[in-house]
Amino acid sequence: MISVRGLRKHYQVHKRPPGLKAALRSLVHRSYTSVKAVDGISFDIKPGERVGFLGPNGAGKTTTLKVLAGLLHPSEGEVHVDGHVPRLREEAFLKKIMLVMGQKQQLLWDLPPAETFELNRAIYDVPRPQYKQTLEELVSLLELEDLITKPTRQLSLGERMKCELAAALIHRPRVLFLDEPTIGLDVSMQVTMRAFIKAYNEKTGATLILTSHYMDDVAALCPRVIVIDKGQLSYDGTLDALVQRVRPEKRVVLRLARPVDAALLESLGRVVSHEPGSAVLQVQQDAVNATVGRALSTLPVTDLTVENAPLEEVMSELFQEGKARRAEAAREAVPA
Ligand SMILES: Nc1ncnc2c1ncn2[C@@H]1O[C@H](COP(=O)(O)OP(=O)(O)OP(=O)(O)O)[C@@H](O)[C@H]1O
Repeated sequence: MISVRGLRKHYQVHKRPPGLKAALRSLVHRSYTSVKAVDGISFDIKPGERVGFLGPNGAGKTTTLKVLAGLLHPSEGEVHVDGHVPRLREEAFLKKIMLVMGQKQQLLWDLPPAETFELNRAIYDVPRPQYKQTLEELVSLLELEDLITKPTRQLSLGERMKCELAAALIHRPRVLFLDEPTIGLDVSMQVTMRAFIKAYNEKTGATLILTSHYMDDVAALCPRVIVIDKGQLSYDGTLDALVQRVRPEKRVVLRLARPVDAALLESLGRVVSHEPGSAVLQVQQDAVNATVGRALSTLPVTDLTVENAPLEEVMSELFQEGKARRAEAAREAVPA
């Protein structure tokens, strides 16, 4: 469905020197520097997949999504989305895709969302009966009944995001690019959006690429993740395998009926946290059973769960690894 080969996107940025004199001179003699936002990435995505596109700030995620949606021309490389070259922006391509950006809105500010839906119906030439059916489904699933006739400017952020998503789906895109779709939403609205996005994918078989800094979005939606860092691919595989690679240790989470001695906990594993009524131990995977057995027999355990390390920690460790590798490469590049 999506194929990306050796994609590079370099931005030419005007270098603005400090100081008034230098700034004035730069109006005549402009100098440019190149920002390597995406620097040679390749991947394939099959129809119906849900893929998380992750990376630290400035990694190149939005740039890649914009290239895939045909909003930016690649500097180099080949990109295909369902047989189309996105930069050509053919009508058939535009009818198949949608890019939803949590930070930007497509709803018309002074009009109710219903008017934007109608406008999108006309733009995408959606047959009336299909439009009516899709709209009814969206209104019911996202609980939009009372919202779509209010002017957009009167909606809360969460209400607006639900309507944004509905507007994006009026033409039932086969490929959905979601750039931080839950940004700024409260926890319950995040859960609603995730459930809805997953249901849309399962019902329609649409392909989905999602960027988010909320790891709960990724854990709930994306069996596969692609990680980019400084414009380069640093991981492509299942989320489970990534966790296994970066943090193979498990966490034994204990609820305790009464306070216990720190030394007792330390004899069972590395103590990640310890409070009067609870404790978290980190242990090697092959030691989990033994640790659980000893915890149950030596501690006043009321509840016990075994978990992976939090995804935020896994990602942060992966990004730190990348940083350290780049620093090492830079040191080696400096002649002695
Ligand atoms: N229009 C532009 N002109 C110049 N540089 C740009 C432009 N857009 C993005 N960049 C730069 O390209 C790099 C990648 O930006 P991009 O927005 O793709 O990152 P991102 O991974 O989406 O980051 P974030 O998680 O912060 O949204 C950054 O260094 C950014 O400053």
